[in-house]
Amino acid sequence: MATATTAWNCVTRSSRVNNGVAIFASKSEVKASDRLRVGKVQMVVHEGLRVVHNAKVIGARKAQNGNSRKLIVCGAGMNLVFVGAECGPWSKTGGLGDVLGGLPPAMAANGHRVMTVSPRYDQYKDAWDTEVEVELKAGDKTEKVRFFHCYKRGVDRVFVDHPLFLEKVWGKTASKIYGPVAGIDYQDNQIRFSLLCQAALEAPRVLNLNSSEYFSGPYGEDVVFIANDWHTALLSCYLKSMYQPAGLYLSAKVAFCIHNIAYQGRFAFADFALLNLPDEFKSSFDFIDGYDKPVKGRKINWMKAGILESDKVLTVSPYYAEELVSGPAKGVELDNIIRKRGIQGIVNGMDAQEWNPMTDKFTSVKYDATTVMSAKPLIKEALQAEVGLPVDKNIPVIGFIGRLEEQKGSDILAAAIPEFIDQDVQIIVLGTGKKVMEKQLDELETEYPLKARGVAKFNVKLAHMIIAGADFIIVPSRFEPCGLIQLQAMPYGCVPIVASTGGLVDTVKEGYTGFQMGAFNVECETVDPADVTAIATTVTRALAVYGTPAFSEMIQNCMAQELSWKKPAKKWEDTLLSLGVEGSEPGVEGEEVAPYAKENVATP
Ligand SMILES: Nc1ncnc2c1ncn2[C@@H]1O[C@H](COP(=O)(O)OP(=O)(O)O[C@H]2O[C@H](CO)[C@@H](O)[C@H](O)[C@H]2O)[C@@H](O)[C@H]1O
Ligand SMILES: OC[C@H]1O[C@H](O[C@H]2[C@H](O)[C@@H](O)[C@@H](O[C@H]3[C@H](O)[C@@H](O)[C@@H](O)O[C@@H]3CO)O[C@@H]2CO)[C@H](O)[C@@H](O)[C@@H]1O
Repeated sequence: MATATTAWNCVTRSSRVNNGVAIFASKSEVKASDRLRVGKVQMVVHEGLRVVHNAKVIGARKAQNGNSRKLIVCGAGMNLVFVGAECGPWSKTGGLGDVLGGLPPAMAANGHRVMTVSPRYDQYKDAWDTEVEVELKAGDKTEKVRFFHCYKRGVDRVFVDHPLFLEKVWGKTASKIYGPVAGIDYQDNQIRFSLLCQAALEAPRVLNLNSSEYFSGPYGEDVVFIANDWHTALLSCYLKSMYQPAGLYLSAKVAFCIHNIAYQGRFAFADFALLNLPDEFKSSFDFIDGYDKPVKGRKINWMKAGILESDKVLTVSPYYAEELVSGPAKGVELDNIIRKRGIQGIVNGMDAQEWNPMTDKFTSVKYDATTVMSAKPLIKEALQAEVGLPVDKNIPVIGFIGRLEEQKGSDILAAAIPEFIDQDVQIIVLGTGKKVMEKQLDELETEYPLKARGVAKFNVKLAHMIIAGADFIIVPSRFEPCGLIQLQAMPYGCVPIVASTGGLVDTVKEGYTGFQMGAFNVECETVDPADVTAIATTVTRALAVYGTPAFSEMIQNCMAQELSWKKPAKKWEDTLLSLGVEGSEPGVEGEEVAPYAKENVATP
C-alpha cells in the first residue's frame, strides 16, 4: 500500500485524493502536526457546521484560527464495480435487474465507492455521454464502445454504449434484452456480453468520475468486481489474460454471483475462438451436456468458467447454495464444479424505497401496520375494478407475479386453479414470457369470468396494485434461487404461499409469515399431479385462516420484518472484504444518500 505522510497529503490510496480531498484510512495516519484547511480539505468540517455523510469522528484538533474542530474521516471502504446484463430501473426483465438496482445503493450508503456497469439498451434520459471511448476486441473485429453515466443514490451508473445493445432493444427496456422473444437468444450474445465484460474492466481505469461529494477521479485498480450470472463470466478470464500479465489490476478480485443456474451460457465448443482467450482457459469452459448420460459433442459453458476463474462464488440465498451442490438436478450439472469450488449464499434484500405501502406512488391509499386492515380492502376494490373482476372487499384475493418460464410454475398453478376455484376466492395472474404460458393466462378470464384474470404484460403499476390489494401472493416455483416477489409482498401485509425451495425456504416461515407448499418436482417438461394437489391443499388451508385473528397476526408478522438491502449489504461487505483487495477497509453504517430513481427512465 502506498503511504505518503505529509500534512494534508496523508493518503492511503491515490484514487481517494482529488481536488484537495484527503481521506485517512485510519486515525493513526493523522499526525499531530496536521493542520486543518477547511474548505480545501472537504473531509474536515467545523464542529456543528455539517456532518459528513458516512464519516467517523476520530478526534478534535485546534484549527489555525484557534477554534476547536472535529476531524472527520470517511470510512475508507472499498471500490466496488457491479457488472450485469440488467440494471433496474433502466433495464429489467426480472430479479437480476432488481439486484443491480438495489444492492449497489445499499453498499454506497455504507461508505463504499460503488459503480455499476450494464449495457445502454436505450436512450436513458438521465445518463450522459462521458465522451470516453475505448477500442475492444470482439470476435475477429475491433469495436469502439462509449460510456454513458449518471450518478444516482450514491452510485455511479455506467452504461456501455454500442450498437449491438442499442439497436436491438430500442424502446423496449423490459424485454428483448437477450433475444427477440422469450426462449430465443440473439445469435451474437457471446459478442455482446464479451464486450460488456471488457468494457467493465476498462471503466474503473478510464472514467474520471466526479459526481460524488466524497470521491472523485478514476476508481483505479484496487477494485472488487462483482460479476452477475453467465453474461459476466468472462470478466475474470479477461482480467487474468489481458490485464494482470501487463501489470494491471494486480490486487483486484472478482466475486461471481449466481442468480439462476438454469441459464449457463452453453455454446458450441468452436465458439471458444470468438472469446479471444488463450488456450489455457479452454478447460475451464469445457463441458458435456448431461453428465450422467453424456450427450455427444463438447460445448463451452460460460458459467462454469465464471465459477472456476473467479475468486469467490456466491448465490442469492443459503438454501439455494445447499441445493446447488445437492446433485445434478438442482445444480443443473454444475453441482460437481460448485462443490469443488465452494459457494456462499446471501439472501437478497428488496428495494424498501420502491416497495413501501406508505409511499407507494401506484396506490391510492397509503398504509402501515396500524392501518393495513382498513386500507387493504380499499386497494383490493381498486384492483378488482382495474382487472375487471367483481368488486367485493370480502373475497380473499390471491396474486401471482412472475416471468412465465417453467421455473415459476405458472403451468402448475393453471392446472391447480380448477381444484380450488370453487371456494370463495379470486385470483389475478400477471406475467410475461413463453407464449404457451401467456396463452394459459389469457384463457383464465374465459374459463372463470367471475373468479380469475390473467394479464400477459410487464406492468409495474399492476404489480404494485396486486401486492398492495391482494391478501395472498402465490409463488409455486419449481426452483427459486431467492425470489423477490415474496419479499416485496410481505411489507404490504400480503401473505406468501410458497413452494419450499431456494430462498423461499429462507424467507417465509410456515404459519408465521406464510404457508409452505413443500418442494415441487424440478422436471420442467411435466406438471406433476402431486404438485397440483400441494397447491390446492395449501391454498385451501390458507383460505381457512383468512379473516381470523391468526391471519391478522400473520399480516403483522410479515409487516414487522426488516427486508431491505441493509442487512444483506453488511454480509456482502464482510465477504468482499475477505478477498483482501489492497486498501480495502470496512465501511460504516449509513443511510442512502438519494431517493429512488424514476420508475421508467428510458425514453420510449
Ligand atoms: N409481469 C411483470 N410485471 C411487472 N413486474 C414484474 C413482472 N414479472 C416480474 N416482475 C418483477 O420482476 C422481479 C422478479 O424477481 P424474482 O426474484 O422473483 O425472479 P427472477 O426469476 O426474475 O430473478 C432471479 O434473480 C433474482 C435475483 O437474485 C432471484 O431472486 C430469483 O430467485 C432468480 O430467479 C420482481 O421485481 C417482480 O416484481
Ligand atoms: O432477471 C431475470 C432473469 O434474467 C436473466 O435470465 C436470462 C438468461 O440469462 C438469458 O440467457 C435468457 O434465457 C433464455 C435462454 O438463454 C434460452 O436458451 C431459453 O432457455 O430461454 C431463456 C429465456 O428466454 O433470458 C433470461 C431472462 O428471461 C438472468 O440470468 C436470471 O438470473 C434472471 O432470473
